[in-house]
Amino acid sequence: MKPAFDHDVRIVDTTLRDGSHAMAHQFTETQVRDTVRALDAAGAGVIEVTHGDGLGGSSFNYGFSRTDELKLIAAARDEAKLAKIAVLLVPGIGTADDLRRARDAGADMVRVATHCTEADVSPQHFGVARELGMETAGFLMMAHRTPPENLAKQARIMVDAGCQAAYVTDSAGALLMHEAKARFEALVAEVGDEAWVGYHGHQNLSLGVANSVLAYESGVRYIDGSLCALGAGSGNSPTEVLAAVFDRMGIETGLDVLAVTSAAEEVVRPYLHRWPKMDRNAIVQGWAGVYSSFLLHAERAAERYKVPAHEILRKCGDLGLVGGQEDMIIDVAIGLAAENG
Ligand SMILES: C[C@H](O)CC(=O)C(=O)O
Ligand SMILES: [Mn+2]
Repeated sequence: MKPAFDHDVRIVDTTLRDGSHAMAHQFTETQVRDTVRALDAAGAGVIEVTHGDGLGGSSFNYGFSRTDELKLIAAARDEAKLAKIAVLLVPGIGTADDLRRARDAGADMVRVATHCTEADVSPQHFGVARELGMETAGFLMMAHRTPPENLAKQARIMVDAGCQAAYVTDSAGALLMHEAKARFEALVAEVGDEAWVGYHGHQNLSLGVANSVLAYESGVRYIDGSLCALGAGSGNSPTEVLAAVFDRMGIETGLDVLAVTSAAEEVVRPYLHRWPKMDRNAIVQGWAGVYSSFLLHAERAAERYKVPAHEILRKCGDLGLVGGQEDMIIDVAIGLAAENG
């Protein structure tokens, strides 16, 4: 069943989850409390808080968190008066037990994320989430890698398993507008009677906000954003820009435009050590269709093996690497270093 919400569109803010990638997973409890308080006061309906790679992501492969994510989830729950707290779970990284612990810490919603052709690994987690009384959503990641009809079939698998909102997740920020629209329409046609359709964009080709408008016009009603665009690659569609654009369109998000711009400017911006931007590395990610979360891993490998990060990222695109293959970035860098002599 589709969960009810109070506005025309449900903006899900992922500053404290996708933003974790850009922060190299170093969020402090104070930063999380301050950000949740500001977002909640600005009218945010859903705030996602987890390691960037989801529950259980704190590891050698993905990068260790500075603060235990359960502590951050509990802190977020403590600060949010109205907003729901969401967590992300990638099956194989996070487990059903991680989800139970997140629920105990106060999470209201889980977004189960799989590669766009692997929705069949999600049903168990949707089942556990529904037993725990949580709201659910499903992320079909790297959505540019499969045609719209197939993406819709994958959404069907998730919805049949208990997913209440199936997302076109443009992990690489690679979808051009017509490509995004075709995917929105395919999912709305396939599952729109039973579930909401969502869109999660990255700004690598600067299309996150434009695609969000197209998403709304195509019937999508869950749209993701991050304050200051804080997210992997060149970041996500900025929540404060989404609030202003939808307000100009007469579409209610529940967000107060000035309050959300203040949250971005006065709460998040002071703690950023890097503001996500469309530099060469991020543009190559969008252009070559590379998982946005690879950015910092590629930059670290570039430093270590003295190969340009954009070359590493481009090669990752040529090889068709997907999320979970972060360890391959080192192999790619070593290979390029050998080729370059
Ligand atoms: C685990 C990923 O970071 C999920 C996501 O935000 C994306 O694929 O984009
Ligand atoms: Mn993302």
